[in-house]
Amino acid sequence: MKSFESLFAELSEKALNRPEGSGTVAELDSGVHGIGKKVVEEAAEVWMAAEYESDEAAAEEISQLLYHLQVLMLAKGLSLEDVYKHL
Ligand SMILES: N=c1c2ncn([C@@H]3O[C@H](COP(=O)(O)OP(=O)(O)OP(=O)(O)O)[C@@H](O)[C@H]3O)c2ncn1[C@@H]1O[C@H](COP(=O)(O)O)[C@@H](O)[C@H]1O
Repeated sequence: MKSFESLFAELSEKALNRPEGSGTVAELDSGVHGIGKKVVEEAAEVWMAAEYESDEAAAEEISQLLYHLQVLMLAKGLSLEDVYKHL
């Protein structure tokens, strides 16, 4: 099972090597503006799922929000430590 850290390592490698067919590479190419829109969209889906859907659906939406936040971190050049120091 992936963790936040292992997903970030995987996405960092994708950003570096840009494999063909990677959704992460395509999303990175949409820039901070495009990624930001995905973050907002997923955040809304998290809210709706948490309020009206199953726990499983909410957990899935939360995982997608975490993914898009990580893509935004990569687009900005932010490390895990940059974020963790504020926790
Ligand atoms: N964890 C994720 C992940 N979570 C969400 N997503 C993307 O976010 C989208 C969210 O799904 P939704 O159904 O909410 O969105 P949608 O509006 O239907 O989708 P779009 O039309 O916007 O693509 C998915 O379609 C994926 O494109 C993810 N894409 C990739 N990963 C993981 O990231 C890693 C690298 O993936 P690639 O870069 O594609 O190889 C792999 O381990 C993947 O499992």
